[in-house]
Amino acid sequence: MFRTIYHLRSSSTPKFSLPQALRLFSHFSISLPAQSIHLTVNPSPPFTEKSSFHSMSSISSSLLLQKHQDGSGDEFNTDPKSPPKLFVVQPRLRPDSILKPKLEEALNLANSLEEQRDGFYDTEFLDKQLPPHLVVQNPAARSTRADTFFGPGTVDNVKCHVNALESKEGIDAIFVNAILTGIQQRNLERAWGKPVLDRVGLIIEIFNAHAQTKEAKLQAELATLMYKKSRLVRLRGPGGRYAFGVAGEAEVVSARGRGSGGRGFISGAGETELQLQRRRILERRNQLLSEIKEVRRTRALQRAARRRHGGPDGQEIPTVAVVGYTNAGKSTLVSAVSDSYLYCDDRLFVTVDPKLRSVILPSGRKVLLSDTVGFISDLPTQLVEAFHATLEEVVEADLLVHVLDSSAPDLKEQREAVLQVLGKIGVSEHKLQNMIEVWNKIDLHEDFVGDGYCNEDEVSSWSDENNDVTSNKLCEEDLPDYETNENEDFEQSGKLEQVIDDQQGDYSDDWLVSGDEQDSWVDYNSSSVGCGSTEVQQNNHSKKSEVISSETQSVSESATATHVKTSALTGVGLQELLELFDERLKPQKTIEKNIFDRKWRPPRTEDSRIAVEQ
Ligand SMILES: Nc1nc2c(ncn2[C@@H]2O[C@H](COP(=O)(O)OP(=O)(O)OP(=O)(O)O)[C@@H](O)[C@H]2O)c(=O)[nH]1
Ligand SMILES: [Mg+2]
Repeated sequence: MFRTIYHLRSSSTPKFSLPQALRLFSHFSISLPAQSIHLTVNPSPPFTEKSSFHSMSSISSSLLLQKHQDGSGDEFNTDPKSPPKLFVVQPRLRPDSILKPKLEEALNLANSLEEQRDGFYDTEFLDKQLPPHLVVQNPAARSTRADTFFGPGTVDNVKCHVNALESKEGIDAIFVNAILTGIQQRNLERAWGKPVLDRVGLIIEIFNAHAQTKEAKLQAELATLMYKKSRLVRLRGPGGRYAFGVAGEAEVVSARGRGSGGRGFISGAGETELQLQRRRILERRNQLLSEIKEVRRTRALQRAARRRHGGPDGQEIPTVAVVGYTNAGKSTLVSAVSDSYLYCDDRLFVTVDPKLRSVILPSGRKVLLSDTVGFISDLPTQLVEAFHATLEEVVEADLLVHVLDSSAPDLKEQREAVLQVLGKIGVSEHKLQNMIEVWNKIDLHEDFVGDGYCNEDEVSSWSDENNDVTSNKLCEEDLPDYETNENEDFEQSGKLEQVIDDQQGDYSDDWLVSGDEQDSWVDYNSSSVGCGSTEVQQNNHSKKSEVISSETQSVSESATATHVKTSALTGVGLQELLELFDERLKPQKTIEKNIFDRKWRPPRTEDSRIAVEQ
């Protein structure tokens, strides 16, 4: 059923009567004292469409009000059969070897936004057509437009492509693979006439869509709320009035004025809309936090029970947490070694709900493997904080296993991103040093022989083979060759960009895709080879057969952690991995027992200490 979605904005026409306005507000679950409202509502054509995906309403600023404050009342169709169609806008990165994996990741993220039905996704990920996309000028950090992120030329050009796409098959939203401020998001939505998701927003949406258990759902909602809260902006609308909300879509002026209410029994009366929105978000946040606290308590009790009498003779069962970049093969690995089934897929963030599987090690000892949520570069802090309860399993684990996708072109970055998150969540230095690295997917290496894995020299040589990226160029050779200012740009651009264009002055007319390229882009359904998404799709899907990344060498050189090379799909290296678990867990257990079981004794003298050591 199509429902008209009203886009509230600070425009002056048409004006709704007070009763109409109040009815609308009650529809949005926002209660305001009648005499305090002056509301203008403008049903805006671009936002009167039905989106095919409900949860976008929770993030996209223009659509926020369609979702009730308590998280209920989704306006959109939740049919997993029609996941949202996103148009991907990728700010350009240089060189290609950095741009290519970032774009591939962006396209995979866009395609991963899909809900499950009966525990499965409706479409095969590899059968999915890659979303239409465009590589655009990356605004130099120094001159990044505070208001729209991109320059006006880029904004106009994206709009042209959006219009072209719209007439072809329609799109639901635009995904900008960068971190936008609330104001930038709002302005881009107005300019493009479509909901805009930034990187953080899309990742949070994917978490919401993939969460299955109560715990994961609570945490994903908490992340959404924290994200929303960071997007609340106060804006001066036309005529100097204050606008409210995430994007200032509706203008409400309190009769009591700002700061006059919100206390005691009249709490709420006279609050500005911004205060009201904040208060509602905070109320829901507190409620979620208390529910999550309960989840944490239960988890802690379960952990303690496992420790106390998990084993056959009442010995504790150690836990091994499997961590890594999303899509590295964690779930496949846990399934393979535990001889059980965990959902594995090429989508990103398939695992959002942590799972435990027991494994018998070669020594006969039982351990629990914890498959947990994957990480990503620029992981939103809102997510890390919200998923505290889940990530606690990682912090508390006896041993960490870091699974790396050795075929990833940006392997080094992925490795660093994971180490960063581990540090952020409070994993001890000792555990990081004791961590085992698993270089997974070695079967994708062309030297892979099937019954074994390559030696160290071979791993180093992977890099040279893969240095030639010309076959996968993203048609940017015609693009203007701007000078770069690596360090500054990297620091200031949300760390998404390692090397970005440093074009000073007006970049508004620079369109990163040449005329020919634009043609092939618009015709993204055609099989023409060029800069279009067809080519990227081929690249992406043939990624598995490509040679191993140029980053492998640097990882192998810099890796201090003990590593095992595995193919979770073929089973290579898994026995060695289990033997390593045995080796790592034995001494650790002894040490911990000595520490915790030690009874208090009076301080020893120097002589007695020597005697004990002897
Ligand atoms: N060729 C090859 N593919 C693998 C291997 N291990 C996993 N895969 C594939 O990689 C994709 C991702 O695997 P998952 O196990 O879902 O990865 P994950 O790390 O759990 O990913 P998330 O839960 O989404 O973070 C799947 O399509 C797997 O079939 C491997 O050793 N070799
Ligand atoms: Mg997984």
